Amino acid sequence: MSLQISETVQPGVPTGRVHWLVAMNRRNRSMAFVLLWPAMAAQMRGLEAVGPLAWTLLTLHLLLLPQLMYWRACRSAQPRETEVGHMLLDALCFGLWSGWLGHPLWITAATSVCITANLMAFRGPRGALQALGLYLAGAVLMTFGLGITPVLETDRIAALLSLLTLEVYLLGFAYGAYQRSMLLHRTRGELQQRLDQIAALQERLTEQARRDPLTGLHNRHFLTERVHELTHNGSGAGMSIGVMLVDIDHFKQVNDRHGHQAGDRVLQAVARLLVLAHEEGAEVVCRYGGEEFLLLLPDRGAARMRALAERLRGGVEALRIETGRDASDSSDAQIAVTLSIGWACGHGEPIERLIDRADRALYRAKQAGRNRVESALG
Ligand SMILES: Nc1nc2c(ncn2[C@@H]2O[C@H](COP(=O)(O)OP(=O)(O)OP(=O)(O)O)[C@@H](O)[C@H]2O)c(=O)[nH]1
Repeated sequence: MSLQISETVQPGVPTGRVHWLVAMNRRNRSMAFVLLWPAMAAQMRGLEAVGPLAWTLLTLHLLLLPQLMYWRACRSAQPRETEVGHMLLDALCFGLWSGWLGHPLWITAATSVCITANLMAFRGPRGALQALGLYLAGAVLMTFGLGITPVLETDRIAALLSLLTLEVYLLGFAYGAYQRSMLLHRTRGELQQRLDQIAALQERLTEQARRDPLTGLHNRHFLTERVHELTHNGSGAGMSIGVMLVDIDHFKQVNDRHGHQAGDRVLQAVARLLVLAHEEGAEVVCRYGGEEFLLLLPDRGAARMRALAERLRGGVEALRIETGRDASDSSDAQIAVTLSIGWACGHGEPIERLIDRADRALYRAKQAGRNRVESALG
């Protein structure tokens, strides 16, 4: 899906694609100028001062110039700017014609309205004023330069065709605006779809960055974020928090004996069990290190902390984890592991300090023979 939003191109590098403004002006000019030719010809018929030069110029201007302008704009590295230049040239030329023909009202009105409206649409009031200025300059130049007396009257056929030209031009112009707004509407829809996709992807990536890929638990990065939130945005202010550090005993031996993949299975099985602590209101259950996990819980008293730690320890002790190896050797088919847990809790105490105390409690649990729970209380 490609969105074409930019209208500018590198200078000197034609894109090969016709700019929408160029295409629209060509269509409008081709239709309107073809109608203007007989309108102006009808007006010129009655003028004595008009000779072959005027007929030739009229034909070249109305029938050939639009095609030359299109050809030039298509080859321009800045087609929009080139086309705006062409519109300003239109203004000057029709001003000259108006002056030459003696300012016939209908022709003057039709051409000046088309020219100024077009520039107003693409350059705003500044463009409209420029167009009007050039139109007037052309008209005044002809009137005073050639000493032409303004007649104002318009031949009836010329008036009718001028009106038709105005109508055709404005309808073509409005149709171009309609096509543009439809395109914009579609583009906005596609853009919104893209933005939604990017937002969803960003959310997925953020979530991935917070997860340990092996166990699916949150990782240490997430813990740091959560601790920062609790500490700095006040949501944890005055809160009693409990920290539990959980370590698998003799995990190196599991790897050595059963292989690294079996070790991974053990980590996953322990993680599945620890995640149940969310039901006890745990804020964070994360993989803290290799075979070490950390739980951040609201402190609901030492008795409940200890009970939860014991439940987790007992739960893991009861697990029989499939190694995924050949089941014929029953000693290798399943693994049983134990946990050592150290926990600490405190009211308004920095979480980093609680982690430190839980770590020391965990060390004591290891020292005391493993497969046990120790608290920082002693
Ligand atoms: N399979 C597997 N092993 C890991 C992973 N991360 C760390 N380990 C291993 O975990 C083991 C940790 O060993 P130690 O720090 O000596 O701890 P331990 O053997 O559990 O001994 P204690 O903690 O004192 O009971 C090392 O052998 C690491 O290679 C992992 O993602 N997968």
